[in-house]
Amino acid sequence: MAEPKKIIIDTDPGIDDAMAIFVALQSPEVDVMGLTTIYGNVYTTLATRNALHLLEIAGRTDIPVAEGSHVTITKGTKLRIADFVHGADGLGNQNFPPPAGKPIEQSAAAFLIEQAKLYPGEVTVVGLGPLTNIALAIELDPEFSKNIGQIVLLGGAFAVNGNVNPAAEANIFGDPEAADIVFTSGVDILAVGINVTHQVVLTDANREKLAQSNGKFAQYLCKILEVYFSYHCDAYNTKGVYLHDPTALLAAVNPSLITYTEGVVRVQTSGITRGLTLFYNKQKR
Ligand SMILES: O=c1[nH]cnc2c1ncn2[C@@H]1O[C@H](CO)[C@@H](O)[C@H]1O
Repeated sequence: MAEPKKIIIDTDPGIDDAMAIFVALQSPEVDVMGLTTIYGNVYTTLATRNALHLLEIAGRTDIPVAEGSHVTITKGTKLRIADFVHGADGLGNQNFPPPAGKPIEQSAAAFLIEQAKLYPGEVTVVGLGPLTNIALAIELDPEFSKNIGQIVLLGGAFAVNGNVNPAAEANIFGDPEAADIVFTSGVDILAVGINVTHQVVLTDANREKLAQSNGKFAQYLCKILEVYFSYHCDAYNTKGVYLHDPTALLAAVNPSLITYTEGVVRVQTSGITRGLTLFYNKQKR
């Protein structure tokens, strides 16, 4: 087999983030170099705590966690936190004990910059939350865009309605200015929007099967999924949940699972369509 792909997961755990992190840790195709944290599903401090906790659950405390930004790229502090989707603790209101581990001293952006410099062209960042940390890395280090191999991100609603409002998907809405910096950076980006992830559903029957499994993460995931299922039932009237973050993670593990359209993206940063992802298909001449 080819050498595993080096990935750093930028994450706001988050129930579907937890699933994605476990998928990554179970995939020999990728080598998880670190987790960087961001606000979104929870505030950044809690995201760091949850990232450390998930690595302890997985028995992978060898993987470093670098804490990310507490504010948007424009220093905004009025964050939209999706605790109504993931529970107050971000992990299905399970009251897990605090993790023993601590984040590293480096900030998320500094860690991203360092790893990209250490392995030029080899590191893939998988962005599962608002794109503040990645935009900060781009702004802080003019070489970062060249050094980073690829960015795979869960974000955007391409030619469909958003999930925050008709225009915007949650991760892009969380920091539209940062998202526009990322999309215009010239980095090779693979964006998985909710136009894709709304086609990837974990059904009630799937969860039943998971409950029967004695796989390493099955029981844990069944527990935390309870709250995620009840949110989807309330919001979408479905007995199933969207696998947003796991789908994006799988796109990094095995890009051939999904088909893509090539083009460029800009993000609307003002007005009622703030957070809208506008896609221009490169095929048009
Ligand atoms: O309605 C919603 N509002 C805010 N966040 C949401 C909603 N639905 C899902 N997510 C969360 O945002 C990302 C996908 O956009 C996922 O992390 C998902 O868990």
